[in-house]
Amino acid sequence: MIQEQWGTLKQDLLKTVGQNNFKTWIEPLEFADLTEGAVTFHVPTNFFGNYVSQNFGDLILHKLTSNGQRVQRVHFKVSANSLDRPAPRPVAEKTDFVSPSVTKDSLPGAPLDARFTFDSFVVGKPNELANAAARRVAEGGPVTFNPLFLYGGVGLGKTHLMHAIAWDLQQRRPDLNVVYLSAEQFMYRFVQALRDRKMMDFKQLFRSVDVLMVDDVQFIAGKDSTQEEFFHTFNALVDQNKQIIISADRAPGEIKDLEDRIKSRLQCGLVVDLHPTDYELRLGILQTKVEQYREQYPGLQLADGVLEFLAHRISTNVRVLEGALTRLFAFASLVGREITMELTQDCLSDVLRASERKITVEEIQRRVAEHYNIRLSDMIGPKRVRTLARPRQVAMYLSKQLTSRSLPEIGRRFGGRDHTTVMHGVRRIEELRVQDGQIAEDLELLRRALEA
Ligand SMILES: Nc1ncnc2c1ncn2[C@@H]1O[C@H](COP(=O)(O)OP(=O)(O)OP(=O)(O)O)[C@@H](O)[C@H]1O
Repeated sequence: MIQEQWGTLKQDLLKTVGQNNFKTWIEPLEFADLTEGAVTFHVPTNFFGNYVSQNFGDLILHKLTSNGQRVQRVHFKVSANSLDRPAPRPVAEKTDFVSPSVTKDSLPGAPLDARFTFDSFVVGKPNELANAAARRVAEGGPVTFNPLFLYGGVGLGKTHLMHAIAWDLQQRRPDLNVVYLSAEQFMYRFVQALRDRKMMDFKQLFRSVDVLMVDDVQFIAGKDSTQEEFFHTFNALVDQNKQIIISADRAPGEIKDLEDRIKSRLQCGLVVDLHPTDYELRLGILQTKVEQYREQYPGLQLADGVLEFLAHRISTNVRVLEGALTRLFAFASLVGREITMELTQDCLSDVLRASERKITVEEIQRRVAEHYNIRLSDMIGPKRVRTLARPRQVAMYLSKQLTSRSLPEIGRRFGGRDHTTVMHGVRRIEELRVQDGQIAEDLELLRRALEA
């Protein structure tokens, strides 16, 4: 090709992707070369390349082939000289997120992380509601719930989702002023405005925002004047029907030292929590990350079972999970070895130790009692009817499997039973596990729930 044809094709793409997408993503592409069925375009940044590849790669390929080009792959490469050039404003990596109508310095937004998009957010049961709510807001349609309040423990994806909303809105509604910042930055801005006697400017600025996202709002608890100002900003925006998205580490009602009127305001919209990750979600996240690492470390071998092992053993937050995988890949590539189970255990021994969750016999008894719908007192009591004895044996078996307690110790926790009784119970369940599908399923369910 195709240099000349690329010009014509671009015009064709304009019709398909629309003016905004075209200006932002297609126009800056520079045709570099076409060899062996692979066409390469130069792009200003890696992020830009990834974005175009994910969102328009197939379309470009389709347009090229339907125009008679023998192309099977499309590559996007950062050209050496584009490093000197500033990337187009709206797509610059880690850019401040501002609308073209407001100058960069005037809006109070914080930088967005280019990796935090909906595409890279893995959805599972624990976060599906939060993800759906975030996507709804990102559509930029009429405000249906205000605010959207996302909460959950450390590293479960609150910031990721907020950035994803911002990136999406930027694409869909470039006309909107979208501002993302942490509650700490809000306070900093506020204190600065007070100090410089620019409160009017501060108020005006925040009231000119169309979508306001405030991360980690628990930070302003106990900080009276910041709370007060936040409350006014919040009300002013809600009154104008502007969308607000808030995150915190706990539900509004549980944030200590937050004024009641703010708590109740925060509860007015949709409150959604991100639950702790479960095994399937952790495995999904690891698999997605591995795909990315494969590009960074081509040729690195990963043994079967390693990801499953990590998903089982690291049950804390996703940040820890990601950190573990990064370390593992970096280490394996350094020593030039396959990532085996042994290497994983060596390399991550500290992380694995730290996240070892101690399951207690009492926890097992409680879960099992709930599962079979019997009273906890009956689980440890003397009655020997089958409806109680079987769950009791299941709980004994799980206690042996999942804790480091000895048989006599387990016996003591089951109402002072002898260790031979525990041994008998464990053996019985081992047999039933093979013969009885229902018991096998119960055990698997319970184990997962306990290890989650
Ligand atoms: N479902 C997910 N899919 C992919 N990556 C995820 C997911 N959840 C979290 N992460 C990743 O985990 C890391 C931590 O997420 P994030 O910073 O959004 O957590 P957070 O809930 O805001 O935590 P904190 O309370 O510490 O602010 C990020 O790198 C993020 O990309």
